[in-house]
Amino acid sequence: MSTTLKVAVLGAAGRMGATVCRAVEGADDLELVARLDAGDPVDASTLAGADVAVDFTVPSATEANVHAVLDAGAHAVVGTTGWDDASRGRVTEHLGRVNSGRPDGQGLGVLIAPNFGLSAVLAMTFAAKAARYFESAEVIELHHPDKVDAPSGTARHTAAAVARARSEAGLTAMPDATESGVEARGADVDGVRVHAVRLRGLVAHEEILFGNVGEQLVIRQDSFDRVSFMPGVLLAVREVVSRPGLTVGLENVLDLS
Ligand SMILES: NC(=O)C1=CN([C@@H]2O[C@H](COP(=O)(O)OP(=O)(O)OC[C@H]3O[C@@H](n4cnc5c(N)ncnc54)[C@H](O)[C@@H]3O)[C@@H](O)[C@H]2O)C=CC1
Ligand SMILES: O=C(O)C1=N[C@H](C(=O)O)C[C@H](O)C1
Repeated sequence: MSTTLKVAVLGAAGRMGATVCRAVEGADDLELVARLDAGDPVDASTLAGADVAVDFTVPSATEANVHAVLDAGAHAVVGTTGWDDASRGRVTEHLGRVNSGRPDGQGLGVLIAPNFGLSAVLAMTFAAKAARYFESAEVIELHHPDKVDAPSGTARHTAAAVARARSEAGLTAMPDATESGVEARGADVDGVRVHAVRLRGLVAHEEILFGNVGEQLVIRQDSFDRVSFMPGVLLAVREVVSRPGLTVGLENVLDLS
């Protein structure tokens, strides 16, 4: 017997939120029950019986939204950027509290993904695999100029994965003789330099550059339209209800082995 999942969208008036509303409305197994945006309270009454709330809001609001969604007894799928170890830790702790009273396997889940696009998830996965073989690695992310945060969540996630793979392989710091103008070398994310471009006409793009003596590898992905994120968002909505606890990254849901 198939069941219909009820979905609420937070940030429903935004670029991503509006696209998610259309995608949910177009899916036979999902029902859009609430569209919330800035100024709307997030509680059991405004979530209107949603099984899953999808958050595409702003970095300054997303964590509070997730706690409110959990307090209302719903699962959460989060695409908003701005998460760090501390905020993820608080959500894990909250999930532990709400799930301790629930039967095994029926706990609430939160799935946070810096990027729901298949090309971006694959680019990050390939970059993590390549990282151990190269002396140098840098990340360039390119976005529309209305984006409020830099570097992008995707670039941070990518750089952290590259740094982790380098460290596990015993690689040390990358060669870099820069003495002056360090500010032109981009942000330092776990020792990996990340450069952010903001340009009218762009949507969301990322390049991961690897270098050795005499060779270079460039991994690039381009999201030309926000509909490209929708298969990943809908997959996350369907998966999160059977994944109690915190999941970070769509790569954990896709079969990438
Ligand atoms: N994970 C992914 O695949 C993707 C993530 N993003 C991220 O999603 C977030 C949203 O991006 P856009 O839609 O482009 O931004 P946007 O600025 O178009 O939309 C944000 C919306 O959130 C609303 N909002 C602000 N505070 C709120 C609150 N407290 N409660 C409810 N709504 C609130 C705003 O009024 C606005 O309508 C950003 O952090 C962006 O980086 C964007 C694209 C893909
Ligand atoms: O703001 C955006 O547009 C995007 N934000 C996410 C990020 O910061 O990584 C995902 C994607 O890059 C689009």
